[in-house]
Amino acid sequence: MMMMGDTFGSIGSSMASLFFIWATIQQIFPNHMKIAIKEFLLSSFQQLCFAQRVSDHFTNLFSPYVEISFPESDEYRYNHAFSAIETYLGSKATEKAKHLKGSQLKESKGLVLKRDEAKVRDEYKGANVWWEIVTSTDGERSYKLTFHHRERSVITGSYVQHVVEEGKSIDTKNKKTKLFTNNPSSQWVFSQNMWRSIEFEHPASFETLAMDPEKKEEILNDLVAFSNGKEYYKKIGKAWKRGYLLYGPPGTGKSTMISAMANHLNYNIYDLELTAIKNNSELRKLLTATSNKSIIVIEDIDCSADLTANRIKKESNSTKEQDKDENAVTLSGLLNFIDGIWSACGQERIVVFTTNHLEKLDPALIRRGRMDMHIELSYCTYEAFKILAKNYLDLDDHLLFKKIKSLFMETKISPADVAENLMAKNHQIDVDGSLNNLIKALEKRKNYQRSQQDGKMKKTNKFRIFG
Ligand SMILES: Nc1ncnc2c1ncn2[C@@H]1O[C@H](COP(=O)(O)OP(=O)(O)OP(=O)(O)O)[C@@H](O)[C@H]1O
Ligand SMILES: [Mg+2]
Repeated sequence: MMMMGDTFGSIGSSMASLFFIWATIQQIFPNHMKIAIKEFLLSSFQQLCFAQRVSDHFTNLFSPYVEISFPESDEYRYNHAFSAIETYLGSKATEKAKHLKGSQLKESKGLVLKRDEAKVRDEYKGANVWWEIVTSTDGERSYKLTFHHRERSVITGSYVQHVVEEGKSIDTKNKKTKLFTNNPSSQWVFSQNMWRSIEFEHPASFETLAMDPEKKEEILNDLVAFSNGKEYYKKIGKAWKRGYLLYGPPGTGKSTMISAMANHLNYNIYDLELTAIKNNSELRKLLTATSNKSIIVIEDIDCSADLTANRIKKESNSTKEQDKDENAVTLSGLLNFIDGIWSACGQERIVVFTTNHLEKLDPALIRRGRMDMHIELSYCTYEAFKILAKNYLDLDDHLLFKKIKSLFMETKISPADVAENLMAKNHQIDVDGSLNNLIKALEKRKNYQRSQQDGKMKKTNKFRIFG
Protein backbone atom coordinates (compact mmCIF):
# COMPACT_ATOMS: atom_id res chain seq x y z
CA MET A 1 0.00 0.00 0.00
CA MET A 2 1.29 3.44 -0.91
CA MET A 3 1.83 5.63 2.13
CA MET A 4 1.64 9.44 2.28
CA GLY A 5 5.34 9.62 3.19
CA ASP A 6 6.25 7.67 0.06
CA THR A 7 4.36 10.19 -2.10
CA PHE A 8 6.19 13.15 -0.63
CA GLY A 9 9.45 11.23 -0.89
CA SER A 10 9.08 10.59 -4.61
CA ILE A 11 7.96 14.16 -5.43
CA GLY A 12 10.88 15.43 -3.33
CA SER A 13 13.42 13.31 -5.18
CA SER A 14 11.94 14.32 -8.56
CA MET A 15 12.25 17.98 -7.55
CA ALA A 16 15.86 17.46 -6.46
CA SER A 17 16.68 15.89 -9.83
CA LEU A 18 15.02 18.79 -11.70
CA PHE A 19 16.97 21.38 -9.68
CA PHE A 20 20.21 19.53 -10.40
CA ILE A 21 19.47 19.44 -14.17
CA TRP A 22 18.53 23.16 -14.12
CA ALA A 23 21.77 24.10 -12.34
CA THR A 24 23.80 22.17 -14.97
CA ILE A 25 21.82 23.75 -17.85
CA GLN A 26 22.43 27.27 -16.51
CA GLN A 27 26.17 26.78 -16.78
CA ILE A 28 26.16 25.25 -20.30
CA PHE A 29 23.37 26.86 -22.42
CA PRO A 30 22.94 30.45 -23.73
CA ASN A 31 20.11 32.62 -22.32
CA HIS A 32 17.40 32.17 -25.02
CA MET A 33 17.75 28.39 -24.83
CA LYS A 34 17.65 28.50 -21.03
CA ILE A 35 14.16 30.07 -21.14
CA ALA A 36 12.80 27.36 -23.43
CA ILE A 37 14.36 24.60 -21.32
CA LYS A 38 13.05 26.20 -18.11
CA GLU A 39 9.50 26.21 -19.47
CA PHE A 40 9.85 22.62 -20.56
CA LEU A 41 11.11 21.55 -17.12
CA LEU A 42 8.34 23.41 -15.29
CA SER A 43 5.60 21.84 -17.39
CA SER A 44 7.23 18.40 -16.86
CA PHE A 45 7.21 18.99 -13.13
CA GLN A 46 3.53 19.99 -13.13
CA GLN A 47 2.68 16.90 -15.14
CA LEU A 48 4.68 14.81 -12.70
CA CYS A 49 2.75 16.20 -9.72
CA PHE A 50 -0.54 15.65 -11.48
CA ALA A 51 0.44 12.07 -12.35
CA GLN A 52 1.43 11.50 -8.73
CA ARG A 53 -1.94 12.78 -7.47
CA VAL A 54 -3.83 10.62 -9.95
CA SER A 55 -1.73 7.62 -8.96
CA ASP A 56 -2.44 8.29 -5.23
CA HIS A 57 -6.10 8.58 -5.99
CA PHE A 58 -6.11 5.28 -7.81
CA THR A 59 -3.97 3.63 -5.16
CA ASN A 60 -6.49 4.68 -2.53
CA LEU A 61 -9.39 3.73 -4.79
CA PHE A 62 -8.11 0.26 -5.50
CA SER A 63 -6.20 -0.42 -2.27
CA PRO A 64 -7.74 -3.36 -0.48
CA TYR A 65 -6.79 -1.87 2.89
CA VAL A 66 -8.91 0.18 5.27
CA GLU A 67 -7.56 2.54 7.92
CA ILE A 68 -9.10 3.78 11.15
CA SER A 69 -7.44 6.54 13.10
CA PHE A 70 -7.73 7.01 16.88
CA PRO A 71 -6.41 10.48 17.76
CA GLU A 72 -5.25 11.25 21.28
CA SER A 73 -7.78 14.06 21.46
CA ASP A 74 -10.95 14.69 19.56
CA GLU A 75 -12.76 18.02 19.48
CA TYR A 76 -10.50 19.30 22.25
CA ARG A 77 -11.39 16.40 24.53
CA TYR A 78 -9.14 13.55 25.58
CA ASN A 79 -9.90 10.34 23.70
CA HIS A 80 -9.92 7.58 26.32
CA ALA A 81 -9.82 4.93 23.56
CA PHE A 82 -6.28 6.15 22.77
CA SER A 83 -4.90 5.23 26.20
CA ALA A 84 -6.79 1.92 26.22
CA ILE A 85 -5.19 1.04 22.86
CA GLU A 86 -1.78 2.09 24.18
CA THR A 87 -2.16 -0.25 27.17
CA TYR A 88 -3.50 -3.10 25.03
CA LEU A 89 -0.63 -2.87 22.53
CA GLY A 90 1.98 -2.43 25.27
CA SER A 91 0.77 -5.61 26.93
CA LYS A 92 0.74 -7.78 23.82
CA ALA A 93 3.16 -10.72 23.98
CA THR A 94 6.67 -9.44 24.28
CA GLU A 95 8.40 -12.69 23.22
CA LYS A 96 8.29 -11.82 19.53
CA ALA A 97 8.97 -8.10 19.87
CA LYS A 98 12.43 -6.91 18.87
CA HIS A 99 12.20 -3.58 20.68
CA LEU A 100 11.26 -3.58 24.33
CA LYS A 101 11.03 -0.91 26.98
CA GLY A 102 11.86 -1.59 30.63
CA SER A 103 10.43 0.42 33.49
CA GLN A 104 9.99 0.22 37.21
CA LEU A 105 7.19 2.62 38.03
CA LYS A 106 6.84 1.74 41.69
CA GLU A 107 9.97 1.18 43.72
CA SER A 108 8.17 -1.56 45.58
CA LYS A 109 7.26 -3.39 42.36
CA GLY A 110 9.46 -5.30 39.91
CA LEU A 111 10.76 -4.31 36.50
CA VAL A 112 8.15 -4.43 33.71
CA LEU A 113 9.07 -5.09 30.08
CA LYS A 114 6.78 -3.70 27.42
CA ARG A 115 6.70 -3.78 23.66
CA ASP A 116 8.21 -0.56 22.32
CA GLU A 117 7.63 -0.58 18.59
CA ALA A 118 5.96 1.98 16.37
CA LYS A 119 4.23 -0.80 14.38
CA VAL A 120 2.51 -3.80 15.93
CA ARG A 121 0.78 -6.66 14.15
CA ASP A 122 -2.16 -8.32 15.81
CA GLU A 123 -4.49 -11.18 14.98
CA TYR A 124 -8.13 -11.51 15.80
CA LYS A 125 -10.47 -14.33 14.74
CA GLY A 126 -8.11 -15.14 11.87
CA ALA A 127 -7.86 -11.52 10.69
CA ASN A 128 -4.52 -9.71 10.51
CA VAL A 129 -4.35 -6.07 11.57
CA TRP A 130 -1.52 -3.56 11.87
CA TRP A 131 -1.28 -0.80 14.42
CA GLU A 132 0.98 2.17 14.01
CA ILE A 133 1.51 5.26 16.15
CA VAL A 134 1.76 8.40 14.03
CA THR A 135 2.58 11.95 15.04
CA SER A 136 1.34 14.88 12.96
CA THR A 137 3.47 17.96 12.26
CA ASP A 138 1.73 19.85 15.09
CA GLY A 139 2.62 17.08 17.56
CA GLU A 140 -0.79 15.36 17.74
CA ARG A 141 -0.46 11.62 18.20
CA SER A 142 -2.86 9.00 16.94
CA TYR A 143 -3.03 5.25 16.55
CA LYS A 144 -3.65 4.08 12.98
CA LEU A 145 -5.28 0.70 12.49
CA THR A 146 -4.91 -0.93 9.05
CA PHE A 147 -6.73 -4.07 7.89
CA HIS A 148 -7.99 -5.74 4.72
CA HIS A 149 -11.44 -4.59 3.65
CA ARG A 150 -12.77 -8.15 3.67
CA GLU A 151 -12.25 -8.17 7.50
CA ARG A 152 -14.19 -4.95 7.88
CA SER A 153 -17.21 -6.38 9.67
CA VAL A 154 -15.20 -8.35 12.24
CA ILE A 155 -12.82 -5.44 12.91
CA THR A 156 -15.43 -2.70 13.25
CA GLY A 157 -17.99 -5.08 14.72
CA SER A 158 -16.05 -6.55 17.59
CA TYR A 159 -12.24 -6.21 17.36
CA VAL A 160 -12.03 -2.50 18.14
CA GLN A 161 -14.41 -2.89 21.07
CA HIS A 162 -12.36 -5.87 22.28
CA VAL A 163 -9.11 -3.85 22.19
CA VAL A 164 -10.59 -0.92 24.12
CA GLU A 165 -12.25 -3.12 26.75
CA GLU A 166 -9.15 -5.29 27.15
CA GLY A 167 -6.95 -2.18 27.52
CA LYS A 168 -9.27 -0.71 30.13
CA SER A 169 -9.44 -3.92 32.12
CA ILE A 170 -5.62 -4.23 32.09
CA ASP A 171 -5.46 -0.61 33.26
CA THR A 172 -7.85 -1.34 36.12
CA LYS A 173 -5.93 -4.45 37.16
CA ASN A 174 -2.50 -2.80 37.11
CA LYS A 175 -3.78 0.59 38.03
CA LYS A 176 -1.21 2.68 39.72
CA THR A 177 -2.86 5.56 41.46
CA LYS A 178 -1.91 8.88 39.97
CA LEU A 179 -1.90 12.38 41.29
CA PHE A 180 -2.82 14.97 38.65
CA THR A 181 -2.23 18.71 38.91
CA ASN A 182 -3.53 21.22 36.39
CA ASN A 183 -1.05 23.11 34.20
CA PRO A 184 -1.59 26.81 33.45
CA SER A 185 -3.67 27.14 30.27
CA SER A 186 -0.76 28.80 28.44
CA GLN A 187 0.84 25.33 28.37
CA TRP A 188 -2.18 23.46 26.99
CA VAL A 189 -1.91 21.97 23.50
CA PHE A 190 -5.43 21.07 22.39
CA SER A 191 -6.69 18.86 25.21
CA GLN A 192 -3.25 17.49 26.00
CA ASN A 193 -1.04 18.87 28.71
CA MET A 194 -3.98 20.16 30.77
CA TRP A 195 -3.00 17.89 33.63
CA ARG A 196 0.45 16.68 34.61
CA SER A 197 0.64 13.53 36.68
CA ILE A 198 2.96 11.62 38.95
CA GLU A 199 2.70 8.21 40.59
CA PHE A 200 0.82 8.53 43.81
CA GLU A 201 2.61 6.59 46.56
CA HIS A 202 1.29 8.11 49.77
CA PRO A 203 1.26 5.60 52.66
CA ALA A 204 -1.85 7.10 54.34
CA SER A 205 -4.61 4.65 55.18
CA PHE A 206 -7.82 4.74 57.17
CA GLU A 207 -6.16 2.43 59.64
CA THR A 208 -3.48 4.98 60.50
CA LEU A 209 -5.81 7.98 60.36
CA ALA A 210 -6.25 9.37 63.86
CA MET A 211 -9.87 10.27 64.45
CA ASP A 212 -12.92 9.11 66.29
CA PRO A 213 -13.24 5.38 65.38
CA GLU A 214 -17.03 5.55 64.94
CA LYS A 215 -16.82 8.52 62.61
CA LYS A 216 -14.06 6.79 60.69
CA GLU A 217 -16.20 3.68 60.31
CA GLU A 218 -19.11 5.77 59.05
CA ILE A 219 -16.94 7.45 56.38
CA LEU A 220 -15.41 4.14 55.30
CA ASN A 221 -18.84 2.52 54.94
CA ASP A 222 -20.06 5.49 52.94
CA LEU A 223 -17.09 5.28 50.57
CA VAL A 224 -17.39 1.54 50.06
CA ALA A 225 -21.15 1.79 49.47
CA PHE A 226 -20.45 4.50 46.89
CA SER A 227 -17.81 2.50 45.01
CA ASN A 228 -20.07 -0.59 44.90
CA GLY A 229 -23.13 1.47 44.05
CA LYS A 230 -23.20 1.27 40.26
CA GLU A 231 -26.51 -0.59 40.11
CA TYR A 232 -28.02 1.40 42.95
CA TYR A 233 -27.30 4.77 41.36
CA LYS A 234 -28.68 3.47 38.05
CA LYS A 235 -31.82 2.24 39.78
CA ILE A 236 -32.55 5.54 41.51
CA GLY A 237 -31.66 7.50 38.36
CA LYS A 238 -28.90 9.54 39.98
CA ALA A 239 -25.45 10.26 38.58
CA TRP A 240 -22.82 8.09 40.22
CA LYS A 241 -21.05 10.78 42.21
CA ARG A 242 -20.48 11.89 45.77
CA GLY A 243 -19.24 15.06 47.40
CA TYR A 244 -17.34 15.30 50.68
CA LEU A 245 -16.58 18.52 52.49
CA LEU A 246 -13.66 18.20 54.90
CA TYR A 247 -13.33 21.05 57.34
CA GLY A 248 -11.26 21.75 60.41
CA PRO A 249 -8.17 23.59 61.69
CA PRO A 250 -4.74 23.16 60.07
CA GLY A 251 -2.97 19.86 60.70
CA THR A 252 -6.04 17.84 61.59
CA GLY A 253 -5.75 15.37 58.69
CA LYS A 254 -7.88 16.73 55.83
CA SER A 255 -5.24 16.15 53.15
CA THR A 256 -4.23 12.88 54.81
CA MET A 257 -7.83 11.70 54.59
CA ILE A 258 -7.95 12.41 50.83
CA SER A 259 -4.85 10.25 50.37
CA ALA A 260 -6.42 7.51 52.49
CA MET A 261 -9.58 7.67 50.36
CA ALA A 262 -7.59 7.37 47.12
CA ASN A 263 -5.57 4.44 48.49
CA HIS A 264 -8.65 2.68 49.79
CA LEU A 265 -10.62 2.94 46.55
CA ASN A 266 -7.65 2.89 44.18
CA TYR A 267 -8.88 6.12 42.57
CA ASN A 268 -6.75 8.82 40.94
CA ILE A 269 -6.57 12.25 42.51
CA TYR A 270 -7.07 15.42 40.46
CA ASP A 271 -5.78 18.27 42.58
CA LEU A 272 -7.52 21.25 41.02
CA GLU A 273 -5.66 24.51 41.54
CA LEU A 274 -8.35 27.11 40.87
CA THR A 275 -5.93 30.04 40.94
CA ALA A 276 -4.23 28.66 37.80
CA ILE A 277 -7.51 28.82 35.86
CA LYS A 278 -8.51 32.00 34.06
CA ASN A 279 -12.24 31.48 33.59
CA ASN A 280 -15.23 29.14 33.70
CA SER A 281 -14.58 27.82 30.21
CA GLU A 282 -11.10 26.61 31.21
CA LEU A 283 -12.57 25.03 34.32
CA ARG A 284 -15.10 23.10 32.21
CA LYS A 285 -12.36 21.83 29.88
CA LEU A 286 -10.27 20.66 32.83
CA LEU A 287 -13.13 18.86 34.52
CA THR A 288 -14.27 17.09 31.38
CA ALA A 289 -10.71 15.81 30.89
CA THR A 290 -10.78 13.90 34.19
CA SER A 291 -11.29 10.14 34.13
CA ASN A 292 -13.75 7.92 35.98
CA LYS A 293 -12.78 6.43 39.33
CA SER A 294 -11.24 9.66 40.45
CA ILE A 295 -11.30 12.14 43.29
CA ILE A 296 -11.41 15.78 42.20
CA VAL A 297 -9.99 17.88 44.99
CA ILE A 298 -10.19 21.59 45.63
CA GLU A 299 -8.10 22.30 48.71
CA ASP A 300 -8.67 25.41 50.81
CA ILE A 301 -11.69 26.33 48.76
CA ASP A 302 -12.13 29.53 50.77
CA CYS A 303 -8.75 30.78 49.48
CA SER A 304 -8.86 29.21 46.00
CA ALA A 305 -10.86 31.86 44.21
CA ASP A 306 -13.48 34.48 44.89
CA LEU A 307 -16.02 31.90 46.00
CA THR A 308 -16.77 32.98 49.52
CA ALA A 309 -20.07 34.14 50.97
CA ASN A 310 -19.39 37.78 50.00
CA ARG A 311 -19.16 36.79 46.38
CA ILE A 312 -22.89 36.26 45.97
CA LYS A 313 -23.56 39.75 47.26
CA LYS A 314 -21.09 41.17 44.78
CA GLU A 315 -22.58 39.28 41.85
CA SER A 316 -25.12 41.23 39.90
CA ASN A 317 -26.65 40.99 36.45
CA SER A 318 -24.95 44.10 35.18
CA THR A 319 -22.98 43.80 31.95
CA LYS A 320 -19.87 44.79 33.82
CA GLU A 321 -20.22 41.83 36.17
CA GLN A 322 -20.97 39.45 33.30
CA ASP A 323 -17.79 40.60 31.52
CA LYS A 324 -15.95 39.93 34.75
CA ASP A 325 -17.37 36.42 34.89
CA GLU A 326 -15.99 35.64 31.46
CA ASN A 327 -12.55 36.44 32.83
CA ALA A 328 -12.84 34.63 36.12
CA VAL A 329 -13.85 31.42 37.80
CA THR A 330 -17.09 32.26 39.58
CA LEU A 331 -19.13 30.53 42.21
CA SER A 332 -22.05 29.98 39.85
CA GLY A 333 -19.61 28.75 37.20
CA LEU A 334 -18.13 26.24 39.61
CA LEU A 335 -21.56 25.04 40.72
CA ASN A 336 -22.85 24.68 37.17
CA PHE A 337 -19.85 22.75 36.01
CA ILE A 338 -19.76 20.49 39.00
CA ASP A 339 -23.49 19.74 38.71
CA GLY A 340 -23.16 19.50 34.93
CA ILE A 341 -20.20 17.18 34.89
CA TRP A 342 -21.70 15.02 37.58
CA SER A 343 -24.97 14.54 35.81
CA ALA A 344 -23.96 14.69 32.16
CA CYS A 345 -20.67 12.92 31.67
CA GLY A 346 -18.41 10.78 33.75
CA GLN A 347 -19.24 8.26 36.39
CA GLU A 348 -17.78 7.15 39.68
CA ARG A 349 -16.42 10.50 40.67
CA ILE A 350 -15.85 11.94 44.09
CA VAL A 351 -15.42 15.64 44.68
CA VAL A 352 -13.71 16.80 47.85
CA PHE A 353 -13.49 20.37 49.09
CA THR A 354 -11.35 21.24 52.09
CA THR A 355 -11.42 24.35 54.21
CA ASN A 356 -10.15 25.72 57.50
CA HIS A 357 -13.05 28.20 57.57
CA LEU A 358 -16.43 26.60 57.07
CA GLU A 359 -18.16 29.86 58.01
CA LYS A 360 -16.58 31.68 55.05
CA LEU A 361 -18.12 29.39 52.43
CA ASP A 362 -21.24 30.21 50.50
CA PRO A 363 -24.09 27.91 51.56
CA ALA A 364 -24.81 27.14 47.88
CA LEU A 365 -21.40 25.58 47.53
CA ILE A 366 -21.79 23.15 50.36
CA ARG A 367 -25.49 22.37 50.34
CA ARG A 368 -26.49 18.70 50.65
CA GLY A 369 -26.71 17.02 47.27
CA ARG A 370 -23.55 18.82 46.21
CA MET A 371 -21.53 18.00 49.26
CA ASP A 372 -23.26 14.86 50.51
CA MET A 373 -21.19 14.42 53.62
CA HIS A 374 -19.72 17.12 55.83
CA ILE A 375 -16.78 15.75 57.78
CA GLU A 376 -15.24 17.69 60.61
CA LEU A 377 -11.62 16.94 61.39
CA SER A 378 -11.00 18.29 64.81
CA TYR A 379 -8.23 18.76 67.33
CA CYS A 380 -6.69 15.59 68.66
CA THR A 381 -8.80 13.62 71.13
CA TYR A 382 -7.52 10.91 73.44
CA GLU A 383 -9.03 8.26 71.11
CA ALA A 384 -7.19 9.76 68.14
CA PHE A 385 -3.97 9.97 70.18
CA LYS A 386 -4.17 6.22 70.86
CA ILE A 387 -4.14 5.57 67.11
CA LEU A 388 -1.10 7.83 66.69
CA ALA A 389 0.65 6.09 69.62
CA LYS A 390 0.07 2.77 67.89
CA ASN A 391 1.32 4.13 64.54
CA TYR A 392 4.42 5.90 65.82
CA LEU A 393 5.40 3.97 68.97
CA ASP A 394 3.70 0.61 68.42
CA LEU A 395 2.08 1.18 71.79
CA ASP A 396 -1.36 0.10 73.04
CA ASP A 397 -1.09 1.31 76.60
CA HIS A 398 1.35 3.02 78.98
CA LEU A 399 1.46 4.41 82.51
CA LEU A 400 1.68 7.97 81.14
CA PHE A 401 -1.53 7.58 79.12
CA LYS A 402 -3.69 8.64 82.11
CA LYS A 403 -1.88 11.96 82.44
CA ILE A 404 -2.00 12.50 78.69
CA LYS A 405 -5.74 11.76 78.68
CA SER A 406 -6.45 14.48 81.26
CA LEU A 407 -4.26 16.97 79.40
CA PHE A 408 -6.16 16.30 76.14
CA MET A 409 -9.38 17.26 77.87
CA GLU A 410 -7.98 20.71 78.69
CA THR A 411 -5.90 21.43 75.58
CA LYS A 412 -6.45 21.97 71.89
CA ILE A 413 -3.66 20.43 69.83
CA SER A 414 -3.72 19.20 66.24
CA PRO A 415 -2.90 15.57 65.38
CA ALA A 416 -0.03 16.97 63.27
CA ASP A 417 1.54 18.52 66.42
CA VAL A 418 1.01 15.31 68.41
CA ALA A 419 2.58 13.27 65.59
CA GLU A 420 5.57 15.63 65.54
CA ASN A 421 6.24 14.88 69.23
CA LEU A 422 5.82 11.13 68.82
CA MET A 423 8.10 10.89 65.83
CA ALA A 424 11.25 8.87 66.50
CA LYS A 425 14.46 10.87 66.46
CA ASN A 426 17.09 9.20 64.23
CA HIS A 427 14.60 6.35 63.62
CA GLN A 428 15.14 5.07 67.20
CA ILE A 429 11.85 4.58 69.02
CA ASP A 430 12.08 6.01 72.54
CA VAL A 431 8.65 5.48 74.12
CA ASP A 432 9.24 7.32 77.42
CA GLY A 433 11.16 10.15 75.75
CA SER A 434 8.41 10.71 73.13
CA LEU A 435 5.56 10.58 75.63
CA ASN A 436 7.36 12.99 77.96
CA ASN A 437 7.98 15.34 75.04
CA LEU A 438 4.28 15.22 74.26
CA ILE A 439 3.36 15.93 77.88
CA LYS A 440 5.69 18.95 77.88
CA ALA A 441 4.17 20.21 74.62
CA LEU A 442 0.63 19.71 75.96
CA GLU A 443 1.42 21.56 79.21
CA LYS A 444 3.06 24.42 77.35
CA ARG A 445 0.03 24.70 75.08
CA LYS A 446 -2.35 24.48 78.03
CA ASN A 447 -0.60 27.38 79.77
CA TYR A 448 -0.56 29.42 76.59
CA GLN A 449 -4.26 28.80 75.93
CA ARG A 450 -5.07 29.65 79.56
CA SER A 451 -3.13 32.94 79.38
CA GLN A 452 -4.94 33.80 76.12
CA GLN A 453 -8.24 33.08 77.82
CA ASP A 454 -7.31 35.24 80.81
CA GLY A 455 -6.29 38.08 78.47
CA LYS A 456 -9.68 37.91 76.75
CA MET A 457 -11.52 37.90 80.09
CA LYS A 458 -9.59 40.98 81.27
CA LYS A 459 -10.45 42.79 78.03
CA THR A 460 -14.17 42.01 78.39
CA ASN A 461 -14.16 43.17 82.01
CA LYS A 462 -12.39 46.41 81.02
CA PHE A 463 -15.13 47.11 78.46
CA ARG A 464 -17.75 46.32 81.05
CA ILE A 465 -16.22 48.84 83.47
CA PHE A 466 -15.95 51.59 80.87
CA GLY A 467 -19.15 50.61 78.97
N1 LIG B 1 -5.91 12.76 61.77
C1 LIG B 1 -4.64 12.45 61.50
N2 LIG B 1 -4.23 11.19 61.53
C2 LIG B 1 -2.97 10.86 61.27
N3 LIG B 1 -2.01 11.76 60.99
C3 LIG B 1 -2.37 13.05 60.95
C4 LIG B 1 -3.71 13.46 61.18
N4 LIG B 1 -3.77 14.79 61.09
C5 LIG B 1 -2.56 15.20 60.78
N5 LIG B 1 -1.69 14.17 60.70
C6 LIG B 1 -0.25 14.27 60.41
O1 LIG B 1 0.05 15.64 60.23
C7 LIG B 1 0.49 15.92 58.91
C8 LIG B 1 -0.30 17.11 58.36
O2 LIG B 1 -1.67 16.75 58.21
P1 LIG B 1 -2.58 17.18 57.00
O3 LIG B 1 -1.75 17.77 55.92
O4 LIG B 1 -3.45 16.04 56.62
O5 LIG B 1 -3.45 18.32 57.66
P2 LIG B 1 -4.55 19.26 57.02
O6 LIG B 1 -5.77 19.15 57.86
O7 LIG B 1 -4.69 18.98 55.59
O8 LIG B 1 -3.93 20.71 57.26
P3 LIG B 1 -4.14 22.06 56.42
O9 LIG B 1 -5.48 22.59 56.82
O10 LIG B 1 -3.03 22.92 56.90
O11 LIG B 1 -4.04 21.71 54.98
C9 LIG B 1 0.24 14.66 58.11
O12 LIG B 1 1.29 14.41 57.23
C10 LIG B 1 0.13 13.58 59.17
O13 LIG B 1 1.41 13.01 59.38
MG1 LIG C 1 -4.25 20.09 53.84
